[in-house]
Amino acid sequence: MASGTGSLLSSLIGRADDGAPFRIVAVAVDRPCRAADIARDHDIPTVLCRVVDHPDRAAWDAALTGQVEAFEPQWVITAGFMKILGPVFLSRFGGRIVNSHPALLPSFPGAHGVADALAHGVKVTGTTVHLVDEGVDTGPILAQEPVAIHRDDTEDTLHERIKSVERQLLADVVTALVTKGVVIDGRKADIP
Ligand SMILES: Nc1nc2c(c(=O)[nH]1)N[C@@H](CN(C=O)c1ccc(C(=O)N[C@@H](CCC(=O)O)C(=O)O)cc1)CN2
Ligand SMILES: NCC(=O)N[C@@H]1O[C@H](COP(=O)([O-])[O-])[C@@H](O)[C@H]1O
Repeated sequence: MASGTGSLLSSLIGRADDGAPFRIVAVAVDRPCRAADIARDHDIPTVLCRVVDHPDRAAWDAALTGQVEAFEPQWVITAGFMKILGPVFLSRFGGRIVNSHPALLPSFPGAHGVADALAHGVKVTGTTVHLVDEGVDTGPILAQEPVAIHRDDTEDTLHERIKSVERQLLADVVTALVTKGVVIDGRKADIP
């Protein structure tokens, strides 16, 4: 699932094309975006499910769930998907939704993790891959990598450096998940 420029999606497509043990069955977006164009360029089915096209958020949640479950995914990856998934989606796919966040959670959750880390003045940030739950970036953490912040960093330069790490880490975690699964013990999640 995506909302933006699709570089994380491209990394997953590349890994799959290189023989990784997973296939991208569809891409769902909440807005017209480059990620949807990338999916179409690779003949991957895409669905557009915009909040504004539904009477309320609950209706969008139900519609998105129906559109995604039609593809019967074993895992759902939110790769720059900028909407909070609702209770219907979570009940349908809970435990099988993986998100990549551009900060070292629990620090700087939400839609602006890169800007928030930069504004706070931390010297190190990074990326987190985690399971998605009903909270905002509160699900069990699967993997993290640090990224140093440079004195002259802007949000864009820092975010691009984080993305370069994310693109590899997310693909590595997805590969491990589809082959080994995950063991969850409370807040702890481990890939055996
Ligand atoms: N139930 C959950 N859904 C999602 C999670 C999650 O942890 N739990 N992670 C997000 C991805 N994400 C951070 O990694 C994130 C994306 C967007 C937002 C947010 O506040 N979105 C607003 C709208 C913002 C916009 O449209 O530009 C909203 O949903 O109203 C917070 C965190 C994926 N889904
Ligand atoms: N909180 C969610 C969030 O900020 N997600 C971030 O959006 C970017 C998508 O990049 P892309 O569109 O180039 O794949 C990624 O950095 C991802 O961590």
